[in-house]
Amino acid sequence: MTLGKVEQYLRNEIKKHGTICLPLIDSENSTDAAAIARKVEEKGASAILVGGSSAIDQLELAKVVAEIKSKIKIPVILFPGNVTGVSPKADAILFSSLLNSEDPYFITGAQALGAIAVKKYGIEPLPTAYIIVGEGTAAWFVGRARGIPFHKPNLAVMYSLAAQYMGMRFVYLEAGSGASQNVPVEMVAAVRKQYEGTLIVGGGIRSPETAGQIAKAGADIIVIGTMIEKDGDWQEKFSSIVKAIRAR
Ligand SMILES: CC(C)=CCC/C(C)=C/CC/C(C)=C/CC/C(C)=C/COP(=O)(O)OP(=O)(O)O
Ligand SMILES: O=P(O)(O)OC[C@@H](O)CO
Ligand SMILES: [Mg+2]
Repeated sequence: MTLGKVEQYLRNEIKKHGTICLPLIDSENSTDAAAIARKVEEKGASAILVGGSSAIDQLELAKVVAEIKSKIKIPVILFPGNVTGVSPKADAILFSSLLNSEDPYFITGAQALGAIAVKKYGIEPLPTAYIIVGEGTAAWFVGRARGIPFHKPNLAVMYSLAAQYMGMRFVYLEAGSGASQNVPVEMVAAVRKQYEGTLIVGGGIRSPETAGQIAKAGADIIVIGTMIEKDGDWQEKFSSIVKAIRAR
């Protein structure tokens, strides 16, 4: 099997840097997505994620993707919260199944509905197990997740191994955007020990220290969203995060 261009690129970036950072731009919240994208690219982001758990405006999403793509060289990867998160001009999509949802719509339903458009537009699908940790966030609520308790790393290991055996080459451990508690380092380490694919970790990561610890525990990709959306002076901190995860 030959890997797609973006997946191969991500693997090379991870090989080169140890852990890489993918900033998340919410197509619903971002007033100047292209400018933010340019800044994070300059500061060492390897690709840009675009999406949101309540993103339903597909015209707005298409506009944001096009604007970002016109300003940067790194890939734009969709991070859909529903079928409305599929957009023609993106390079790739986290083609994710929310494994610990109680609603089959988020496990296979949205995927079936979105698949033909992904094929038609030629967007590279990245087969991703999306696993929500904890509760109370927008992704948890919208996705009807039965969140993995923070102090139960083995439950995350069970889902990650199942994901691997089902052929998913990415696992995304998600505490949820703006989460007050990030995915615990112990959980990341436990999953890393067993899961052989690319490990993505996100939600509530705001400091170089935390990002560094999660990288050291074995995350291949760290997602940073809220920090670049809300903090006015995020740029220096973002550079420190990239530096901290590369030094793992
Ligand atoms: C593959 C296709 C077509 C769809 C997948 C659909 C799935 C599995 C959705 C999972 C459930 C879900 C709602 C995920 C949300 C993912 C996401 C983009 C989270 C980002 O969080 P924000 O939406 O930015 O949170 P805030 O609203 O708090 O900013
Ligand atoms: O916004 P934050 O808390 O950085 O989370 C990013 C991402 O994991 C959300 O899906
Ligand atoms: Mg958001």
